[in-house]
Amino acid sequence: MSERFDVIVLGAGSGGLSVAQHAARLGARVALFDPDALGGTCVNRGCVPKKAMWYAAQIADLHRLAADIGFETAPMRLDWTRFRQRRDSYIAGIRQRYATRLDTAGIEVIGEAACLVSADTVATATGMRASARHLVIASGARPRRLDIPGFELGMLSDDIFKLEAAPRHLAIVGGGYVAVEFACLMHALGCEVDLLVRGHLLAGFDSEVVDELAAQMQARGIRLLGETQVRAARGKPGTITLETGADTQLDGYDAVLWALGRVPNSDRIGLEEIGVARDENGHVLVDAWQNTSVPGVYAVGDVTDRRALTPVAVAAGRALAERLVSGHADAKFDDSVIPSVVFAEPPLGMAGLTEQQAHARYGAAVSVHSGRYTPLLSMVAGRSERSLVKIVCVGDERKVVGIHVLGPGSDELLQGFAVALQKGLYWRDLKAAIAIHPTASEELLLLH
Ligand SMILES: Cc1cc2nc3c(=O)[nH]c(=O)nc-3n(C[C@H](O)[C@H](O)[C@H](O)COP(=O)(O)OP(=O)(O)OC[C@H]3O[C@@H](n4cnc5c(N)ncnc54)[C@H](O)[C@@H]3O)c2cc1C
Ligand SMILES: NC(=O)c1ccc[n+]([C@@H]2O[C@H](COP(=O)([O-])OP(=O)(O)OC[C@H]3O[C@@H](n4cnc5c(N)ncnc54)[C@H](O)[C@@H]3O)[C@@H](O)[C@H]2O)c1
Repeated sequence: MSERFDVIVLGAGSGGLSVAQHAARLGARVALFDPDALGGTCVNRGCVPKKAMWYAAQIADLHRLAADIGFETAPMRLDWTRFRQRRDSYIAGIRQRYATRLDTAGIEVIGEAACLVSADTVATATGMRASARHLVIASGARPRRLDIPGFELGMLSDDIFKLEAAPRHLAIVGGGYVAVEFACLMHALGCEVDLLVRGHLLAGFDSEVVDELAAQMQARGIRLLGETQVRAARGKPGTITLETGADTQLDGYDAVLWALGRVPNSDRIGLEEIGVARDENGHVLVDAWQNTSVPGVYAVGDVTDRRALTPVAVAAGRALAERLVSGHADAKFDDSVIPSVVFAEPPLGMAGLTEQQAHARYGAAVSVHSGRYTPLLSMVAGRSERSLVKIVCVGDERKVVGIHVLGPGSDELLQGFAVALQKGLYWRDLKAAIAIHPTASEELLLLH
C-alpha cells in the first residue's frame, strides 16, 4: 500500500494527537502512526496513572489526618488489585474515546512504527509506504537506562504502574520530577523510601522552595541521600543491594526505581539519514515554529528539546497544525510562562522565573516577597508543616516574573496566577485584589 496524505504524524501521544486532530478538524487528510497504545506516555504510563496513584496517596494521608483531628479510624489497607483495575479501566476509557474521535475525524490510524525514508515519505516494517506534504515527528521519549551491572534488577517508571503491592523498602535513584513524586506517593502508600540523589534535587525549581520540600519529605520519614552515585546493583528482586562507591553500599531493598530522566525516541527512525539535526542528547532541534532543519519535516513534544510536559506538546501541536493547514504563517505557541507542578507531598508549583534565574537575568532590580504559614487544617490537626509562597518581582514597578508555591492546594491554585503572569502582573495588582478567605490562594495576596 502507498498512499498520499496532507499530514503524516509519527506518534499518538499528547503532541501527535494534538497535531493530527487539529489538522483533521481544519480539513487536512491525516495519517497517524503508532505501534503502541493511543495516548502515549501521559495517558498510559505518565501523568494519568501517576495522578491516580497520587490521589490514592492523598487519601492515605487524609486518613492519618482524620485521626489527628479526632475521627475514630480503623487501619486502612489499599487493595492494589482493585485500585489497578479501577485506574486501568479509566485509562482504557480514555483510549477508547481517542479511537472514536480519530475515527470520526477521518484520521487514518496505523498501528505500526514508521520510519522516514525521505522528507515526504515514511515506511513501516510490514512494507507500507505513505507520503505527505508535511511529516511531523511526535515520537516522544523513553526512560533513561544506565550501563551499570545489575541495572535490570530495578524498575523504570513504565514498570511501576504494574506493581501489584507496595514494596516494603524502595530505593529511588534520581532527583527529578519522577523520583520526587514517586518517593512521596509510595511513602504515603506504606513503603519505606530511600531517595538517592546524585546532584541537585529538582534542579530548575526555586532552591528555597525545594529545600523546604526536602525538609518536609525527611520529616515524614523519607530518607534523602544526597551526593550518591549508584555504580551497580546486586542481588535479586526482593533483596537488592546498591553499590555507591568502592566500599560503600546500601542494602535491604526489595525494589529499586531508576528515575534518571528520559531519552528522545529519535534514533532508528531515519532522521540521521535524511539530515534532521539533533542535539548531543538526541533531541530533535526545532525553531519556534517546530520546523526541523529539513523543510517539510517538523517535530513536537518530548522528542524535541522543549520542556517535557504534556500541555507544551499539546500547544506545540495545535499551533503547528494551524500553520500547516490554515496557512497562518506566524502561528506558534507562547512559551513565555510554562507553569508546572511536582505532585509531591505537599505539591510544589512554579510559574515563571526562580529567584536565582531572576537574579541572573535582572541583577539588583529583583525583589522577592515570600512567606511561610501553617495551613488551617494542619493547625487544627496539631501539625507543624509550613507552606511557602514566594513572588519574584523586577524593577520599581515590581512586575511579577516568578510565582512559587509549596503546600496543600498549590497544584490547583497556581493555574489562575499563571494566566495573570502571562498577561502581565504587577505587585500592585495582587495588593488590589480581594482575597478568598480562608484559602491557601489568599496567601499570595497577603504577602508583604
Ligand atoms: C511518570 C511520568 C509522569 C508524568 N507526569 C506528568 C504530569 O503530571 N504533567 C505533565 O504535564 N507531564 C507529565 N509527564 C510528561 C508527559 O507524559 C510528556 O511530556 C508527554 O507525554 C509527551 O508527549 P509526546 O507526544 O511528546 O510523547 P509521548 O506521549 O511519549 O508519545 C510518543 C508516542 O510516539 C510513539 N512512537 C515512538 N516511535 C514511533 C515511531 N517510529 N513511529 C510511530 N510512533 C512512534 C510511541 O509509541 C508513543 O505513543 C510525565 C511523564 C512521566 C514519564
Ligand atoms: N508533574 C509533572 O509535570 C511531571 C512528572 C513527571 C515527569 N515530568 C516530565 O518528564 C520529564 C522526565 O522526568 P524525570 O524525573 O525522569 O527526569 P528529570 O529530568 O526531571 O530528572 C532526572 C534526574 O535524574 C538524574 N540523573 C540523570 N542521570 C543520572 C545518573 N547517571 N545517575 C544518577 N542520577 C542521574 C538527574 O540529575 C535528575 O535529578 C521531566 O523532566 C518532566 O518534564 C513531569
